[in-house]
Amino acid sequence: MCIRPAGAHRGYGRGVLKVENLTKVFGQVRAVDDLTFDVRPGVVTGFLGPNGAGKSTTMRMMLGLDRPTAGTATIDGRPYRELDHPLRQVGALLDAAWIHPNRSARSHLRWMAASNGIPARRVAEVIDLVGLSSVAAKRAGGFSLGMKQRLGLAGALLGDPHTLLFDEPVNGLDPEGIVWIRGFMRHLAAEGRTVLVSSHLLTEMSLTADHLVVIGQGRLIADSSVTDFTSRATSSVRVRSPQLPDLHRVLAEAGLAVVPGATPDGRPTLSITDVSTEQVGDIAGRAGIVLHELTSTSASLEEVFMSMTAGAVQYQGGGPPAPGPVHPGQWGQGGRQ
Ligand SMILES: Nc1ncnc2c1ncn2[C@@H]1O[C@H](COP(=O)(O)OP(=O)(O)OP(=O)(O)O)[C@@H](O)[C@H]1O
Repeated sequence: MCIRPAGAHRGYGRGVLKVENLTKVFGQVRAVDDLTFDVRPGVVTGFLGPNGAGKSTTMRMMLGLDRPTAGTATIDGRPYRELDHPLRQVGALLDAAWIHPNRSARSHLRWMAASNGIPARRVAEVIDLVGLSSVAAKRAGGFSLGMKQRLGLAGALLGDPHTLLFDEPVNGLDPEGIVWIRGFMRHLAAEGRTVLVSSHLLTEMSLTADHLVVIGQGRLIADSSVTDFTSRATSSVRVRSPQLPDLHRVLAEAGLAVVPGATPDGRPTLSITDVSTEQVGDIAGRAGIVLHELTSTSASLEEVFMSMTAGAVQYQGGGPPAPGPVHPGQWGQGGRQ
């Protein structure tokens, strides 16, 4: 699969996406809070965070659709609004639903191409690339979500951009569509393009991305390779206690990231990553807390993610997290589910 148009050879080494102290405030909500990170060409970077963490707002600012309250988002050193040929530099798949329902896939793309000075022959190329040739003349209104995603992707690729942004591209796709889009994004990155893809699903990102930028409540939580991030999943301790809230408090006061959970039969537990059973036992012993279980386990990726995000809540609140079950959707400020 070659995603470049025939005969074209572009310098895909360009396309460094730079976010510096980026902040967006909506009324009382700090949707994006002093974010700084780079997205490099040649790899798929996953932009991960629970619902409401600020991923879409960050991407909208990268694309000049929202104005930052502070800070900058630049592509090759320039904000999106100052790019000479935005569609040739940046392609985005934000919301597949905006396509005009009565237009065919082909006429939709022709219209996009014409209004951006892109030759009409490129339309057939991108239709072919995303596998829509057999339905190119059909009304887009009758397309399944997967087909709309493909059409959105074709639009993002029209200008053969070196930088691509995808906001939750696998949402609502069937398993076949997910595998296809995952492979497609990896291929785009392998061509040297800069690919940023957002998701609230850690498992999905661990299968798609090489690098992860993790945010919670608009703040940066981690900026690391997927391998480093997932290797944290090896050391975790699970505890049960009749004094669980007290135990949660003393562990959090010791600076540990604590995630409430439950055993398969429903008994409440705490999971603590990056710690030994000895450390947890000592802390509990010093506080006079009775333990009913102290087990070394492999934390799931979701637990690592949750413990990191729980840390962001702790940092924001200036104290230990309140004991009690925490679910990813609760971490966002007024986050949507
Ligand atoms: N236009 C807006 N006006 C007010 N608040 C907003 C606006 N856009 C986003 N927010 C709020 O900003 C926060 C971040 O939202 P954002 O959509 O960026 O998060 P997200 O990580 O993309 O989550 P999701 O996956 O649910 O879209 C949320 O609390 C959201 O309610």
